[in-house]
Amino acid sequence: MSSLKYHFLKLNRLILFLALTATILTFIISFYSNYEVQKAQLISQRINVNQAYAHKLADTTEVFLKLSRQQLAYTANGLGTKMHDQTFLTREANRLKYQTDSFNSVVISNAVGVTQAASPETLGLVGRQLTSVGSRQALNEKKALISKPYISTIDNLLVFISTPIFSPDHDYLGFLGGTIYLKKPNILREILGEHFYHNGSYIYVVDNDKKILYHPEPERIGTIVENNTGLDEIIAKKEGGLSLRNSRGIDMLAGYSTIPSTGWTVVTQSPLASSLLPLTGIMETVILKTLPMTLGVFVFIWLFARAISHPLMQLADKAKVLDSPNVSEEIESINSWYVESSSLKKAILSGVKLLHTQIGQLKLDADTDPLTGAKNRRALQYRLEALVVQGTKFSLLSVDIDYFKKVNDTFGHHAGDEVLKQQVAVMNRFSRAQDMVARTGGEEFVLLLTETSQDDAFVVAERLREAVSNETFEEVGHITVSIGIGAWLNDAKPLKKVLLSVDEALYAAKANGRNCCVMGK
Ligand SMILES: Nc1nc2c(ncn2[C@@H]2O[C@H](COP(=O)(O)OP(=O)(O)OP(=O)(O)O)[C@@H](O)[C@H]2O)c(=O)[nH]1
Repeated sequence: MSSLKYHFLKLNRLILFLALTATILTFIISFYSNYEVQKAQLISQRINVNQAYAHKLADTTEVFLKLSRQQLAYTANGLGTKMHDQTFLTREANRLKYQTDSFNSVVISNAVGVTQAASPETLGLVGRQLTSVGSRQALNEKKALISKPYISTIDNLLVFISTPIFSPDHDYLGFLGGTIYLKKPNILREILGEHFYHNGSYIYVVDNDKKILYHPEPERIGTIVENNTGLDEIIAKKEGGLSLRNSRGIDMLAGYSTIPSTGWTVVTQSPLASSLLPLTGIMETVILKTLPMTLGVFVFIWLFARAISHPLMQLADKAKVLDSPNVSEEIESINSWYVESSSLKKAILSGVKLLHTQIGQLKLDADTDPLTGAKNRRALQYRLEALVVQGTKFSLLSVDIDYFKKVNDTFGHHAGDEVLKQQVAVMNRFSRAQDMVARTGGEEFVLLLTETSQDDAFVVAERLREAVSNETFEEVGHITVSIGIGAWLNDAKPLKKVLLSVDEALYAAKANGRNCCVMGK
């Protein structure tokens, strides 16, 4: 009993363990996948935002450059007939420098590279031969240009935007150029600097040689970017977004866009760590929202698993008391709602049926005389004791075949057996449902008549005796019986004495010459 209870508890714990493990695993998996999805979404969002910013800034810069070039072109157009007018040239240079604020300085050069006018005038360039990269390029190519960044003669990192000056007859007269000093306050810084974020995000501009043209840290302007894992892709693709590690080893989410007229690329990037900061809050919300559902799932799994084990536990309980009288009905009433438990129930039920059949057969065997099928002495004894306990009156006919030895000797033992069987058949004709025919010895029988007086029993005995003597027994022919009669009348006379008086009556019948009935005293 205790061992079964132990196993039962183990099953319960097993179910609890199963439910807990399944729930926790589901929770971890869903939390993890949620985390990954949210993270990927935040990264993609940040890259997209940076890409949009880079694109917008590249556009704005492109518009600025276009306007600057238009201003230069328009002014250059008006200079074609005025190259000899020093005052006019100086005024135009100053107008371009101070009216538009697009350039840090403006120069007007003649066709051989000698400065005709410059603004601000403090540069002291007028009358001097221009030798810088931008000037030489303008003189050589004689067309509108934006130079690569270079260091000027007066040690400024600059880009030079120039346009040629032609006479009305299309003779080349020189060029008009504006410079942007990259390391000093300039228009690019005004355009790009406004968009500096405060979460570690920043913008920089590089040319195709990875030279920095704009950076929020001025000391980096003019330097070449090294150890940046994404810059090659940025320069190659011109437009897009990606994750990269910058030259300082910080993981960044970058968007980039190229300025078409210069090939410079605007890169907008944000640290991965700060971009993922909202993840903590999001995941806290995910936990808060999924926890009640997870608990619900746990309770559901637990209850469901219990529902699965319940019929098994009930069947196990009933299997402990298979010999109890109503066990089949009780097993039948168990709700075995799924196939396996139903099969187990059927198996137990057929086991119970077999057991009961065998018990019944054994009981029958233990109570029955195997030769004649009549009850044996033991069964008779139980029945008599039960009647005494109940107080039910009864009479007994002790029937003994006369000279049976002779039957055996004359016709053989087998014929004798047949006579014994037929004798029981005759007696059964006198036995009612509540009566009993028993074989109490070799050729001795008892007919128990309940609720029957001794006188009535005597009448029955006489009829029986006559019936036997009239019966034809196969092979043997006719036999007779002697009968002793007694009765228990629910009085003071004990059963033992009744049995003794019946025996004595039979003995008397034998002594009287047999084939007769004698009442006991
Ligand atoms: N065929 C057969 N004979 C049995 C069986 N049991 C006992 N007998 C025989 O029954 C006979 C009983 O003989 P006895 O006790 O001398 O009685 P009887 O010959 O009937 O003589 P009385 O009772 O005095 O009339 C014996 O020969 C037993 O062997 C049995 O099961 N089958």
